[in-house]
Amino acid sequence: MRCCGFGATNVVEPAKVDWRLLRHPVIKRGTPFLLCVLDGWGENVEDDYNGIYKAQVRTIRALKDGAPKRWRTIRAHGTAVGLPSDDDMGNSEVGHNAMGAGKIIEQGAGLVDTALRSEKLYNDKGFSYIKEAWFNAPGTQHFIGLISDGGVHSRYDQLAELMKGCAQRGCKKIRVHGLTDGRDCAEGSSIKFFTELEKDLEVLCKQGCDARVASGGGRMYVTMDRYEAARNLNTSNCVHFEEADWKIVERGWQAHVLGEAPNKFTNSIEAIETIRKKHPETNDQYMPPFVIVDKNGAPVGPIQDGDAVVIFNFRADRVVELSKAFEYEDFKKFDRKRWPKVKFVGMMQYDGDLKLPKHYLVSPPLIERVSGTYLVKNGVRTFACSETQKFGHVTFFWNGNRSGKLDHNFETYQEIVSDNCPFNEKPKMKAEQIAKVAKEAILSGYYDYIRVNLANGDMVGHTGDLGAVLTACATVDKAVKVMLDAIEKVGGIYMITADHGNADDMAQRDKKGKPLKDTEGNVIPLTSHTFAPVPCAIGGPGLPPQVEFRSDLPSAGLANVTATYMNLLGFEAPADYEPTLLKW
Ligand SMILES: O=C(O)[C@@H](CO)OP(=O)(O)O
Ligand SMILES: [Mn+2]
Ligand SMILES: [Mn+2]
Repeated sequence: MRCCGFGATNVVEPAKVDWRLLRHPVIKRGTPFLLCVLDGWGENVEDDYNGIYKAQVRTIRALKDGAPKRWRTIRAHGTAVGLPSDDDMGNSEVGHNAMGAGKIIEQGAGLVDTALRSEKLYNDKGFSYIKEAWFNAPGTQHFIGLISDGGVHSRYDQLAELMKGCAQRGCKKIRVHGLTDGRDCAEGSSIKFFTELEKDLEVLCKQGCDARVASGGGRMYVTMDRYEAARNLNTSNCVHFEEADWKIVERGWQAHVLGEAPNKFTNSIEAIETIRKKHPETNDQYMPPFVIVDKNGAPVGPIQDGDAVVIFNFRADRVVELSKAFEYEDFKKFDRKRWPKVKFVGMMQYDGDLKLPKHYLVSPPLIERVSGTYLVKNGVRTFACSETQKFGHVTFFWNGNRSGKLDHNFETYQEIVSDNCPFNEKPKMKAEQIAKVAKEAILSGYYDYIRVNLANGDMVGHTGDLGAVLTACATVDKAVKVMLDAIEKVGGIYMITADHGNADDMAQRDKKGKPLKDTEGNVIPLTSHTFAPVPCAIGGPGLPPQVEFRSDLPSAGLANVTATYMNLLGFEAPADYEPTLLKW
């Protein structure tokens, strides 16, 4: 079976690594250890719009109140997780990368910034490849991706810079296929971003480059599906992804490539405004696809043989499927109708194992010597589990963007298949099932290290539905209790932490922190991640009583978690990892 995944891997470890880990002086190796990541669970101001606080999560709350020296917060955004600045909120990719790797790695956003600033991007192979297309008709340069300043999957300023760079280097025709966001930025902000885009395109037109928006749609409904659902991986050495909601990608293909969508308009602002007015039930995340047409009703930018196509998202998970549709000759996920022969590149290589795409503009981050490799090489038996939406987080992202297992003899990966619906409709998601299999793994006595992610705080948080978030958080709390009870039973150790905030603030706010209200007086929901630090709690009967958090690392971040859990597993961490949070 072939290994497949979503993200750039292809990491060659340095030749001479001493993989042996020294034993920890006081924490015993072989004590069952639970590491539970609460996705989208920040420590934030306790008010009516903090879904975690409002949900009264008793078990998780008791970790803080019951053992203050074994509870602290850690930074989960900005430079602490390898993002360009502290104005960047955290996200799953960078958070899980940091926790798995024990180091702060410069991430995609920053690598693209540097490549643009230094102009290295324009001198590299990927750029030369697309440039070849421009000088023979039709030679259109297409850009597909998320239009916002979110900085999680993409950043509009990078696209603007890149389009300018193309025009300066001879590109005469640009078409943008833009996805509306509302998940990494305010719901309804698509108008603002597309207005900026249309203005920038106008400037390019004045400079002699025919530049227009050609199609679009909402990121959760058009193009940006993620994580083809994995089947059970116990017997294989691969994370094997088979099924996803390919309908989402197909809608994107029809709009971007074929120039077909039920909604046709003459510019993107008209498109977004009309769709939002006609379909008040829709929003930026779920906007139906649209195509821009000329005065004869013909699409202005279908993708043709001989064109060049750039996906300008730097984050991999939600563009792997579209990349496959462009790159694979043998492709059966949906009927492409037409498969144009184009020069196709990603902003980065999204999957290093699959070499997908073959051509890319910027090399992805190199994440080597991750904790998981050390641990399997020291005989640690690992069980990793989450539901589809976060399964790649505790495997692929955790392992430094490697899609296969690190060592099939020492690892079991189990995916619980997620529901396929907006998660405020089923806010319990699969937390109970994850807790159940984690409990079994703990009680089995076979595993040293049980690693899970509970998705609810994040996935339900993104819907902006505070009522559903309360159920989501209460469900997470119960699931944590089930796992902690199991740890208690076997005399184990636990660490509960999170990757970034989300459910901890469900209201957009003014500069003073006061919730913003719409014209009808309703609080405007916040659908994005927050900048809050995240909690980190340790404990369990197996933890020697003198072990607690040290106080000399007040601004520690997610990368410090790694040395900490390596200690809790009974080992000293590699010397160059970010320091442990523990004292003993
Ligand atoms: O849904 C996603 O793609 C991101 C937000 O854009 O969330 P997370 O980083 O938690 O996966
Ligand atoms: Mn997350
Ligand atoms: Mn999220």
